[in-house]
Amino acid sequence: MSKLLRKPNRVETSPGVNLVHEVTSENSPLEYVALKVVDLAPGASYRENLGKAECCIVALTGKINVTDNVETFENIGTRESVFEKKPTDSVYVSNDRTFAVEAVTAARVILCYSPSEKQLPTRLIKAEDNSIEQRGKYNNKRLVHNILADSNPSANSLLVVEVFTESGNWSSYPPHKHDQDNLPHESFLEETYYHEMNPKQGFVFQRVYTDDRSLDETMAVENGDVVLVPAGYHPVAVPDGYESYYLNIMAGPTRIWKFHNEPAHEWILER
Ligand SMILES: O=C(O)C[C@@H](O)[C@H](O)C(=O)CO
Repeated sequence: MSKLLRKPNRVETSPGVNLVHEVTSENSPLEYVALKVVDLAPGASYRENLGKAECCIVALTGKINVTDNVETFENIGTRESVFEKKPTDSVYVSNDRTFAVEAVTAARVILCYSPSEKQLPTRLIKAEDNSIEQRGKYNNKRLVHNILADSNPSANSLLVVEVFTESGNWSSYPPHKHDQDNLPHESFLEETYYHEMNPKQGFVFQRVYTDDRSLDETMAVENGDVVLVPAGYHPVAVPDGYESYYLNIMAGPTRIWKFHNEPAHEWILER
């Protein structure tokens, strides 16, 4: 199996708390992006001391309470399934803070991390604060919810976005990359994809490849899988009959999403 494809692996870490994914700088090629996917039974709590990392806690599904021991945000989260296609609530917590997430209903949360030194205020990012974009034409149409875009100064490094791609469509397409620290032309951002499909037995294809093809992996991605993008282009293709959802986390030395389209396929944007 590709080193870039991670399958869900549920581990009960305390009563009612299941760690489904854990991507760290120790177990992955990524330096700037880390993540956890955590399932919580109603009433169960997950607590963490962040150290030198910032964290965006996304209430993927279900309702949760989140506290950083100073502020508490109650009953946040807006949906039972990501395929309701409504934005959700998230909480940004800065480095050197402790947070706790308690499930009000059965919940799945995604914890998005990046190394961080400079403390920023804790922030509730409400569903209605997400900017919503319809991107693309023809079979390249997709719906985007920006949770933490580069225009939102709440974080030091983290960028977080949700993308819905209809049956038969392509997204993160035409292929683009952001693996050179060469502003204003391109920024260096690592990226992760947490994928879901509707219905659940669906799959998508994702290719991750560099110009020189020293990295060139094409993966069959299933519901709940995570794909790592340390570098390169990273398009997603969705088969007929299935809808795709993914949550992207990006981070790098500069908090700007400046991507470079693969020139051979850029004509697709001109149609
Ligand atoms: O527009 C899309 O299809 C989503 C992608 O831009 C995705 O968020 C990504 O690849 C970011 O680099």
